Amino acid sequence: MTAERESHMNNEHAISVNNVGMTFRSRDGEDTTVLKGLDFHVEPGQFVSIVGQSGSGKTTLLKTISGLLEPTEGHVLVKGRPISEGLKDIAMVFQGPVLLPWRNNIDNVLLPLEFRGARTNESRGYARELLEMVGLGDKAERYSYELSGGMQQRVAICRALVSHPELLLMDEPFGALDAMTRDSMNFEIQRIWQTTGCSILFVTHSISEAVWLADRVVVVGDRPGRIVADIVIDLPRPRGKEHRFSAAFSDYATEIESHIGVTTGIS
Ligand SMILES: Nc1ncnc2c1ncn2[C@@H]1O[C@H](COP(=O)(O)OP(=O)(O)OP(=O)(O)O)[C@@H](O)[C@H]1O
Repeated sequence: MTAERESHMNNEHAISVNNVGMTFRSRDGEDTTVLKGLDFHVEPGQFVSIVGQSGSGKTTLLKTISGLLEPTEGHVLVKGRPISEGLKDIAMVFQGPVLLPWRNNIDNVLLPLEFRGARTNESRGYARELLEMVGLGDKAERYSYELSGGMQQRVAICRALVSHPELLLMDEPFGALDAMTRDSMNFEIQRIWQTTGCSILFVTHSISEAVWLADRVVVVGDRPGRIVADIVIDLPRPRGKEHRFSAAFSDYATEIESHIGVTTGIS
Protein backbone atom coordinates (compact mmCIF):
# COMPACT_ATOMS: atom_id res chain seq x y z
CA MET A 1 0.00 0.00 0.00
CA THR A 2 1.42 3.41 -0.92
CA ALA A 3 1.90 6.05 1.77
CA GLU A 4 -0.62 8.28 -0.03
CA ARG A 5 -3.23 5.49 -0.14
CA GLU A 6 -2.63 4.69 3.52
CA SER A 7 -3.12 8.32 4.51
CA HIS A 8 -6.38 8.34 2.50
CA MET A 9 -7.64 5.32 4.43
CA ASN A 10 -6.79 6.86 7.77
CA ASN A 11 -8.68 10.01 6.92
CA GLU A 12 -11.95 10.02 8.89
CA HIS A 13 -13.54 13.09 7.29
CA ALA A 14 -16.80 12.62 5.40
CA ILE A 15 -15.45 15.06 2.81
CA SER A 16 -11.96 16.39 2.53
CA VAL A 17 -11.34 19.21 0.05
CA ASN A 18 -7.61 19.66 -0.32
CA ASN A 19 -6.19 22.73 -2.04
CA VAL A 20 -8.85 22.44 -4.75
CA GLY A 21 -8.65 24.73 -7.75
CA MET A 22 -10.62 24.82 -10.97
CA THR A 23 -9.60 26.66 -14.11
CA PHE A 24 -11.82 26.51 -17.16
CA ARG A 25 -10.29 26.96 -20.61
CA SER A 26 -12.50 28.54 -23.25
CA ARG A 27 -12.48 27.47 -26.91
CA ASP A 28 -10.17 30.37 -27.79
CA GLY A 29 -7.70 29.21 -25.15
CA GLU A 30 -8.49 31.79 -22.49
CA ASP A 31 -8.22 30.51 -18.91
CA THR A 32 -10.68 31.48 -16.15
CA THR A 33 -9.82 30.45 -12.62
CA VAL A 34 -13.09 29.89 -10.78
CA LEU A 35 -11.80 28.19 -7.61
CA LYS A 36 -8.40 28.53 -6.00
CA GLY A 37 -6.80 26.88 -2.98
CA LEU A 38 -9.95 25.61 -1.29
CA ASP A 39 -9.28 23.60 1.83
CA PHE A 40 -11.96 22.37 4.18
CA HIS A 41 -13.40 19.22 5.72
CA VAL A 42 -16.89 18.03 6.55
CA GLU A 43 -17.14 15.64 9.48
CA PRO A 44 -19.45 12.59 9.42
CA GLY A 45 -23.02 13.59 10.17
CA GLN A 46 -22.31 17.30 9.91
CA PHE A 47 -24.61 19.78 8.15
CA VAL A 48 -22.53 22.40 6.37
CA SER A 49 -24.03 25.32 4.42
CA ILE A 50 -22.12 27.11 1.68
CA VAL A 51 -22.95 30.71 0.83
CA GLY A 52 -21.35 33.26 -1.46
CA GLN A 53 -22.07 35.84 -4.15
CA SER A 54 -23.61 34.66 -7.40
CA GLY A 55 -20.85 33.33 -9.66
CA SER A 56 -18.39 32.72 -6.82
CA GLY A 57 -18.10 29.04 -7.73
CA LYS A 58 -20.43 27.25 -5.28
CA THR A 59 -21.96 24.96 -7.90
CA THR A 60 -18.54 24.30 -9.39
CA LEU A 61 -17.33 23.29 -5.93
CA LEU A 62 -20.27 20.92 -5.44
CA LYS A 63 -19.63 19.40 -8.86
CA THR A 64 -15.99 18.74 -8.01
CA ILE A 65 -17.05 17.09 -4.74
CA SER A 66 -19.65 14.92 -6.49
CA GLY A 67 -17.16 13.87 -9.15
CA LEU A 68 -19.07 15.55 -12.01
CA LEU A 69 -16.01 17.76 -12.54
CA GLU A 70 -12.38 16.95 -11.92
CA PRO A 71 -10.51 19.79 -10.22
CA THR A 72 -7.53 21.15 -12.13
CA GLU A 73 -5.61 21.47 -8.84
CA GLY A 74 -5.75 19.56 -5.56
CA HIS A 75 -8.05 16.67 -4.78
CA VAL A 76 -11.25 15.67 -3.01
CA LEU A 77 -11.62 12.65 -0.75
CA VAL A 78 -14.92 11.19 0.37
CA LYS A 79 -14.56 9.11 3.54
CA GLY A 80 -10.84 9.13 2.86
CA ARG A 81 -11.13 7.71 -0.64
CA PRO A 82 -10.82 9.33 -4.05
CA ILE A 83 -14.19 10.42 -5.29
CA SER A 84 -14.31 7.83 -8.09
CA GLU A 85 -14.37 5.05 -5.48
CA GLY A 86 -17.01 6.65 -3.27
CA LEU A 87 -19.71 7.49 -5.79
CA LYS A 88 -22.34 5.14 -4.43
CA ASP A 89 -22.24 6.90 -1.06
CA ILE A 90 -23.14 10.27 -2.56
CA ALA A 91 -26.43 11.70 -3.78
CA MET A 92 -27.15 15.12 -5.20
CA VAL A 93 -30.27 17.30 -5.16
CA PHE A 94 -30.52 20.20 -7.61
CA GLN A 95 -32.62 23.36 -7.64
CA GLY A 96 -35.23 21.78 -9.92
CA PRO A 97 -36.60 18.32 -9.10
CA VAL A 98 -36.10 16.98 -12.69
CA LEU A 99 -38.56 14.09 -12.39
CA LEU A 100 -39.41 11.90 -15.37
CA PRO A 101 -43.02 12.79 -16.29
CA TRP A 102 -43.83 9.36 -17.70
CA ARG A 103 -42.99 7.56 -14.44
CA ASN A 104 -45.08 7.80 -11.32
CA ASN A 105 -43.54 9.19 -8.13
CA ILE A 106 -42.45 5.92 -6.56
CA ASP A 107 -40.83 4.83 -9.84
CA ASN A 108 -39.01 8.19 -9.97
CA VAL A 109 -37.71 7.55 -6.46
CA LEU A 110 -36.47 4.10 -7.50
CA LEU A 111 -34.59 5.38 -10.56
CA PRO A 112 -31.04 5.55 -9.06
CA LEU A 113 -31.31 1.92 -7.93
CA GLU A 114 -32.43 0.86 -11.40
CA PHE A 115 -29.49 2.68 -13.01
CA ARG A 116 -27.14 0.72 -10.78
CA GLY A 117 -28.94 -2.57 -11.20
CA ALA A 118 -29.45 -2.50 -7.43
CA ARG A 119 -33.26 -2.61 -7.29
CA THR A 120 -34.43 -5.47 -5.07
CA ASN A 121 -37.80 -6.74 -3.82
CA GLU A 122 -37.37 -4.62 -0.70
CA SER A 123 -36.55 -1.41 -2.61
CA ARG A 124 -40.15 -0.57 -3.39
CA GLY A 125 -41.11 -0.85 0.27
CA TYR A 126 -38.26 1.46 1.25
CA ALA A 127 -39.17 3.99 -1.47
CA ARG A 128 -42.72 3.99 -0.10
CA GLU A 129 -41.41 4.52 3.44
CA LEU A 130 -39.40 7.53 2.25
CA LEU A 131 -42.44 9.02 0.54
CA GLU A 132 -44.40 8.51 3.73
CA MET A 133 -41.63 10.17 5.73
CA VAL A 134 -42.02 13.34 3.63
CA GLY A 135 -45.82 13.20 3.81
CA LEU A 136 -46.40 11.86 0.29
CA GLY A 137 -47.36 8.27 1.06
CA ASP A 138 -50.72 8.76 -0.65
CA LYS A 139 -49.09 10.23 -3.76
CA ALA A 140 -46.78 7.28 -4.55
CA GLU A 141 -48.71 6.21 -7.66
CA ARG A 142 -49.40 9.77 -8.83
CA TYR A 143 -47.35 11.61 -11.49
CA SER A 144 -45.18 14.67 -10.99
CA TYR A 145 -47.54 16.99 -12.91
CA GLU A 146 -50.17 16.22 -10.26
CA LEU A 147 -47.93 17.60 -7.49
CA SER A 148 -46.99 21.11 -6.35
CA GLY A 149 -43.40 22.34 -6.73
CA GLY A 150 -42.65 21.65 -3.06
CA MET A 151 -44.07 18.12 -3.31
CA GLN A 152 -41.98 17.44 -6.42
CA GLN A 153 -38.85 18.58 -4.60
CA ARG A 154 -39.71 16.20 -1.76
CA VAL A 155 -39.91 13.35 -4.31
CA ALA A 156 -36.48 14.41 -5.59
CA ILE A 157 -35.13 14.28 -2.02
CA CYS A 158 -36.57 10.76 -1.59
CA ARG A 159 -34.87 9.79 -4.87
CA ALA A 160 -31.58 11.05 -3.44
CA LEU A 161 -32.11 9.13 -0.17
CA VAL A 162 -33.21 5.81 -1.68
CA SER A 163 -29.65 4.52 -2.05
CA HIS A 164 -28.86 5.27 1.64
CA PRO A 165 -26.20 7.88 0.81
CA GLU A 166 -23.86 8.89 3.58
CA LEU A 167 -23.38 12.22 1.89
CA LEU A 168 -26.07 14.46 0.44
CA LEU A 169 -24.99 17.37 -1.78
CA MET A 170 -27.75 19.95 -2.22
CA ASP A 171 -27.46 22.83 -4.69
CA GLU A 172 -30.03 25.51 -3.84
CA PRO A 173 -32.66 22.79 -3.47
CA PHE A 174 -35.38 25.18 -2.28
CA GLY A 175 -34.43 28.22 -4.37
CA ALA A 176 -37.43 27.92 -6.67
CA LEU A 177 -40.03 27.52 -3.90
CA ASP A 178 -42.27 30.17 -2.37
CA ALA A 179 -41.36 31.40 1.12
CA MET A 180 -43.91 29.29 3.03
CA THR A 181 -43.08 26.05 1.21
CA ARG A 182 -39.41 26.82 1.67
CA ASP A 183 -39.90 27.19 5.42
CA SER A 184 -41.64 23.85 5.66
CA MET A 185 -38.93 22.21 3.51
CA ASN A 186 -36.33 23.61 5.91
CA PHE A 187 -38.07 21.78 8.76
CA GLU A 188 -38.34 18.67 6.59
CA ILE A 189 -34.67 18.55 5.68
CA GLN A 190 -33.64 19.12 9.29
CA ARG A 191 -35.81 16.15 10.29
CA ILE A 192 -34.51 13.95 7.45
CA TRP A 193 -30.93 14.79 8.36
CA GLN A 194 -31.54 13.94 12.02
CA THR A 195 -33.30 10.67 11.08
CA THR A 196 -30.76 9.41 8.55
CA GLY A 197 -27.55 10.73 10.15
CA CYS A 198 -26.07 11.54 6.73
CA SER A 199 -23.66 14.42 6.16
CA ILE A 200 -25.11 17.31 4.16
CA LEU A 201 -23.40 19.99 2.11
CA PHE A 202 -26.00 22.61 1.29
CA VAL A 203 -25.55 25.52 -1.12
CA THR A 204 -27.97 28.41 -0.66
CA HIS A 205 -28.34 32.12 -1.40
CA SER A 206 -30.33 32.60 1.76
CA ILE A 207 -28.21 33.53 4.77
CA SER A 208 -31.04 32.78 7.21
CA GLU A 209 -31.58 29.32 5.68
CA ALA A 210 -27.83 28.68 5.84
CA VAL A 211 -27.58 29.64 9.52
CA TRP A 212 -30.78 27.97 10.63
CA LEU A 213 -29.91 24.58 9.10
CA ALA A 214 -26.18 24.29 9.56
CA ASP A 215 -23.58 23.24 12.09
CA ARG A 216 -21.14 25.35 10.08
CA VAL A 217 -21.43 27.98 7.38
CA VAL A 218 -18.62 28.19 4.84
CA VAL A 219 -18.44 31.50 2.97
CA VAL A 220 -16.98 31.42 -0.54
CA GLY A 221 -15.51 34.70 -1.80
CA ASP A 222 -15.31 35.37 -5.52
CA ARG A 223 -12.75 35.99 -8.27
CA PRO A 224 -11.43 33.42 -7.77
CA GLY A 225 -13.67 31.42 -5.43
CA ARG A 226 -11.91 30.75 -2.14
CA ILE A 227 -12.99 30.28 1.46
CA VAL A 228 -13.22 33.58 3.28
CA ALA A 229 -14.91 32.35 6.48
CA ASP A 230 -15.86 29.09 8.14
CA ILE A 231 -18.25 29.80 11.01
CA VAL A 232 -19.51 27.29 13.60
CA ILE A 233 -23.21 27.83 14.32
CA ASP A 234 -23.68 27.11 17.97
CA LEU A 235 -27.48 27.10 18.25
CA PRO A 236 -29.43 24.35 20.04
CA ARG A 237 -31.17 21.54 18.11
CA PRO A 238 -33.76 20.71 17.05
CA ARG A 239 -34.20 24.27 15.83
CA GLY A 240 -37.59 25.83 15.86
CA LYS A 241 -38.85 29.09 14.37
CA GLU A 242 -37.98 30.93 17.58
CA HIS A 243 -34.26 30.46 16.84
CA ARG A 244 -34.64 32.65 13.74
CA PHE A 245 -35.53 35.58 15.93
CA SER A 246 -32.85 35.15 18.56
CA ALA A 247 -30.03 37.66 19.06
CA ALA A 248 -27.44 34.92 18.44
CA PHE A 249 -29.05 34.07 15.09
CA SER A 250 -29.01 37.67 14.00
CA ASP A 251 -25.35 38.03 15.04
CA TYR A 252 -24.39 35.03 12.90
CA ALA A 253 -26.31 36.42 9.92
CA THR A 254 -24.64 39.83 10.27
CA GLU A 255 -21.20 38.23 10.52
CA ILE A 256 -21.82 36.16 7.37
CA GLU A 257 -23.16 39.19 5.49
CA SER A 258 -19.98 41.07 6.30
CA HIS A 259 -17.86 38.25 4.82
CA ILE A 260 -19.97 38.02 1.67
CA GLY A 261 -19.88 41.77 1.27
CA VAL A 262 -23.64 42.31 1.20
CA THR A 263 -25.57 44.68 3.42
CA THR A 264 -29.08 43.90 2.39
CA GLY A 265 -30.33 42.65 5.75
CA ILE A 266 -31.21 39.04 6.50
CA SER A 267 -32.66 37.23 3.48
N1 LIG B 1 -17.99 24.74 -17.74
C1 LIG B 1 -17.65 26.02 -17.54
N2 LIG B 1 -16.84 26.67 -18.39
C2 LIG B 1 -16.49 27.95 -18.18
N3 LIG B 1 -16.88 28.69 -17.12
C3 LIG B 1 -17.69 28.09 -16.24
C4 LIG B 1 -18.13 26.74 -16.39
N4 LIG B 1 -18.93 26.43 -15.34
C5 LIG B 1 -19.00 27.54 -14.58
N5 LIG B 1 -18.26 28.53 -15.12
C6 LIG B 1 -18.07 29.88 -14.56
O1 LIG B 1 -17.64 29.71 -13.22
C7 LIG B 1 -18.16 30.77 -12.42
C8 LIG B 1 -18.80 30.16 -11.20
O2 LIG B 1 -19.98 29.48 -11.58
P1 LIG B 1 -20.86 28.68 -10.52
O3 LIG B 1 -22.09 28.24 -11.22
O4 LIG B 1 -20.02 27.66 -9.88
O5 LIG B 1 -21.17 29.84 -9.48
P2 LIG B 1 -22.24 29.89 -8.30
O6 LIG B 1 -21.56 30.49 -7.13
O7 LIG B 1 -22.85 28.56 -8.11
O8 LIG B 1 -23.31 30.90 -8.92
P3 LIG B 1 -24.87 31.08 -8.58
O9 LIG B 1 -24.92 31.46 -7.12
O10 LIG B 1 -25.28 32.18 -9.48
O11 LIG B 1 -25.56 29.78 -8.86
C9 LIG B 1 -19.09 31.58 -13.29
O12 LIG B 1 -18.41 32.74 -13.71
C10 LIG B 1 -19.37 30.67 -14.46
O13 LIG B 1 -19.58 31.41 -15.63
